[in-house]
Amino acid sequence: MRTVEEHQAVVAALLPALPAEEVALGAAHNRVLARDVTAQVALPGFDNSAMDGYAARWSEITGTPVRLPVADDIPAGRTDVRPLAPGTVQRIMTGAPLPPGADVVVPVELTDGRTDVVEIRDVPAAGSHLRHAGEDIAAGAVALTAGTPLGAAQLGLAAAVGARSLWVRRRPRVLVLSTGSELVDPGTPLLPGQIYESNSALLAAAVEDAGGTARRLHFVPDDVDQFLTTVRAELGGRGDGPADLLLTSGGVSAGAYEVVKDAFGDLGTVEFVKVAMQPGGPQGAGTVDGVPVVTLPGNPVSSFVSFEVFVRPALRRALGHAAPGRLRAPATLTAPLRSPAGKRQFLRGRYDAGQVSQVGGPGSHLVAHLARANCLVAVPEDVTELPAGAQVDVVLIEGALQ
Ligand SMILES: Nc1nc2c(c(=O)[nH]1)N[C@H]1C(S)=C(S)[C@@H](COP(=O)(O)OP(=O)(O)OC[C@H]3O[C@@H](n4cnc5c(N)ncnc54)[C@H](O)[C@@H]3O)O[C@H]1N2
Ligand code: MOO
Repeated sequence: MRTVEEHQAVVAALLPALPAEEVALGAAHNRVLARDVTAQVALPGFDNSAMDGYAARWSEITGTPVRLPVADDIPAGRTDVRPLAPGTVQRIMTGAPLPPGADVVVPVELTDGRTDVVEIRDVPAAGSHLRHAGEDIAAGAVALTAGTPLGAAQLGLAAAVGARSLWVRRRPRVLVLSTGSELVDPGTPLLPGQIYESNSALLAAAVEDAGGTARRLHFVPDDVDQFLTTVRAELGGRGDGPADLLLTSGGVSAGAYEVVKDAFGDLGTVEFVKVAMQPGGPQGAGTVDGVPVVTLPGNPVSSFVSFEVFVRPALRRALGHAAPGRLRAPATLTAPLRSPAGKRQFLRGRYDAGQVSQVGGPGSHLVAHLARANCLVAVPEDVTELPAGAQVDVVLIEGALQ
């Protein structure tokens, strides 16, 4: 039996780093930076005011109240600011360049607000309300390093330092194919013994969450020829280049109609193994016509957990994420739990403020319970029971954390 780490390494090895492409800033949201971004300008770019008020010399305003002529008016964006003449102030707005010679800004609230001669009624501390050139980042410094996920703050910084476009990793193109003769499209009436197909919705969303693009192929019954025909017709892509990964679900365990195992087993390029974990024991990985393939078990919770443990980190590593794993946290169990010997168990849990409660039992068909969970509770292979109050390691599913 393979360990979790061994199978993680096998899956990761299937997915090489994705090529980089240059995209407009707006298209880079939620992508992963492929090249460092160097600041073209310092931030702030020049000494400027943090308040609407008056730029002054601190030594000239200490004996309040004091009345000084307002020599100039400096809105933000003014490009011809003149030095501050002795014995004068200049009215200045937030973000406007500080006139040379000024060493304090008096907020308008501490004055009478006039524009010819202003009365300053209170003195702020020396040096107050100034923003200094380069205090946030220096020109020429690395603003964002390759591997950084590009969220709102990172895109804001990229624009602030002058970037119009960014080098990011191409999104992996992932095909998702479910198998099973019992499966029916949601919305269609069910006959006895049939169920609604749900894994492709689950896996496509998980792929998108991980940073990839997913194409759901219409699911196929447990028929080897139909399965292989569907797979081979799709692996080459639809004009956008070949898929980076094919994900299948179902048909990999020990039964009589294991379509994925039967079809790919004969090719000799996909290896089917048991991994020492629950759920997600039966796994397969390899290539078909040169395209990486990962075959996930069909139970919905098994598909989800297998994706989380094997596929998501591999996709994110290929995307260049500096930290491809989920956030993990130590948590205290609210109730005792049991776990099978020799297997790493990933129970579904709800984490809140350092405590975690199990959601539902260990059964890998419990998709309603999965949907209420916000974390996976990882129980090591050598642990068979834990009392309430024990410390466990939880894997936080960010999108579900609320
Ligand atoms: N004799 C044994 N039986 C089983 C073993 C075993 O080792 N020996 N392993 C069990 C484990 S663990 C798992 S997990 C499953 C994996 O089975 P398959 O990958 O072959 O999946 P299926 O048999 O096709 O389906 C399992 C289960 O999940 C439902 N399913 C499948 N696909 C979908 C889908 N797209 N949407 C919704 N639900 C789906 C399917 O109806 C079954 O209920 O095998 C155990 N058995
Ligand atoms: O290991 Mo299966 O993947 O539990 O139900």
